[in-house]
Amino acid sequence: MISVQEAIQQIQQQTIQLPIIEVDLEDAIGYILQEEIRADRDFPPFNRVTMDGIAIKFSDFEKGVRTFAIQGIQLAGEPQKSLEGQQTCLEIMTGAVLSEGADTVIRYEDVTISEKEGQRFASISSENYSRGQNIHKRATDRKSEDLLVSPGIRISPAEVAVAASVGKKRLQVNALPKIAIISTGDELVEVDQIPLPHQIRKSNVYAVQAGLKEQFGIQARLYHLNDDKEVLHSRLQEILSAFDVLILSGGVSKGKADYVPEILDRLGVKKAFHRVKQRPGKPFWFGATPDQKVVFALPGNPVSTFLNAYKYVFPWISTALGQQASPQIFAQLAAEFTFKPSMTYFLQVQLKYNPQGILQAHPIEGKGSGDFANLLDCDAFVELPENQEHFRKGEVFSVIPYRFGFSSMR
Ligand SMILES: Nc1nc2c(c(=O)[nH]1)N[C@H]1C(S)=C(S)[C@@H](COP(=O)(O)OP(=O)(O)OC[C@H]3O[C@@H](n4cnc5c(N)ncnc54)[C@H](O)[C@@H]3O)O[C@H]1N2
Ligand code: MOO
Ligand SMILES: [Mg+2]
Repeated sequence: MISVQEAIQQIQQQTIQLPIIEVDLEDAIGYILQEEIRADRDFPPFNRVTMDGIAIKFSDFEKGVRTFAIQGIQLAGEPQKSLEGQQTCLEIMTGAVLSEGADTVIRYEDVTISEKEGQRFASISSENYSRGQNIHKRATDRKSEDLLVSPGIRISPAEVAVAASVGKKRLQVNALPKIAIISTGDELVEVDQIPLPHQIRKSNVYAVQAGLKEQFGIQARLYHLNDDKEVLHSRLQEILSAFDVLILSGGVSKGKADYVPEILDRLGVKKAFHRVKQRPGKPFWFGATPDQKVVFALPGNPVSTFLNAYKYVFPWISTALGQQASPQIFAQLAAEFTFKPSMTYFLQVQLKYNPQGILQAHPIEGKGSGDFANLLDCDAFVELPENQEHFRKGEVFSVIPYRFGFSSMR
């Protein structure tokens, strides 16, 4: 039996070739960017007016001028105009290019407009102005050619906005792996069926499928196989040939119908390890074929499948997609906890910020790895190391969040 650390290492060593493809900007959300996005012009590309009002020369104001002859209007979307003469101004709008010769914008709220003999004038009311106010100066955010987004970043709405502004209609990203999620077990029935007293509806595989969709935008296919060696052999052979990654649930422990490891072996999937020193999820089996088909065979108990998906499968997919490693999240244990066996314990917790802004993990242990309803009361697992038995209140441990809001932190 290997440790959690060794299991992570062996999994992360497993590579897979995913081609780089181009996606339309409108479809790019959630993909991992595989090119640099650079500024094609300065940000902002011109001295951009930030308030509707009048553009003046500040030197006029310094000389005591308070009333300016209005020379015209500079709208957003019009080529730059020029402010001519002394004691003059242009009415100017948010988003317009600051007129040549002007250096300061005074908002309409501080201006009174009057008219005399066909000439319009703008008088300013307050004296609290400064040179350059209400102007977003060219190149103060980013400079032309600056690197804006590096490869390996997951594309969020912010990256989409920036890509659009630099004219990237299409983006290079990693193709998503083709993933099959396979439930095994004679006791399982479909979601839309009424189970007999000895049956249950399958739930694990839907959770894993939803996690893949939420985290990577991957739409995995679901399969179900009964506990029958020949069926498992022939169907898994077909599925292996059609997919890059297989995620199985169930059939990996010591039971009389736990055939999965044996069948995978017969199919030429080379075992990297079977069983990890952890609870839940100990009977986890992992391996790959010589042609890099990767197989995660997760223990069937629902919390085991769930934990193993978040702890091992999703981080591996993230690496396979070339995603930059996200920072580890830590939380303080909000109550003491004891776990004696010499294995890593993934404690279920509710995450809350205390009034000091510290993330705290409140243990809600549940009734073992079959108690998947307990996942509803929690947000995360806290990883308690194997070489420790007593975990004090206030000690800090790494957490594996699965709730929206925590899970999508980078
Ligand atoms: N003698 C031993 N027995 C068991 C051991 C052990 O070390 N020695 N390990 C236990 C642990 S830990 C786990 S976890 C389970 C793992 O079992 P399997 O991977 O073989 O899974 P199954 O036997 O097929 O099912 C276990 C349990 O989970 C339910 N299940 C399975 N698939 C689904 C699904 N898709 N949706 C919902 N629920 C599912 C299944 O009905 C069983 O109740 O083995 C222990 N036994
Ligand atoms: O993973 Mo098992 O379900 O540790 O209990
Ligand atoms: Mg079993």
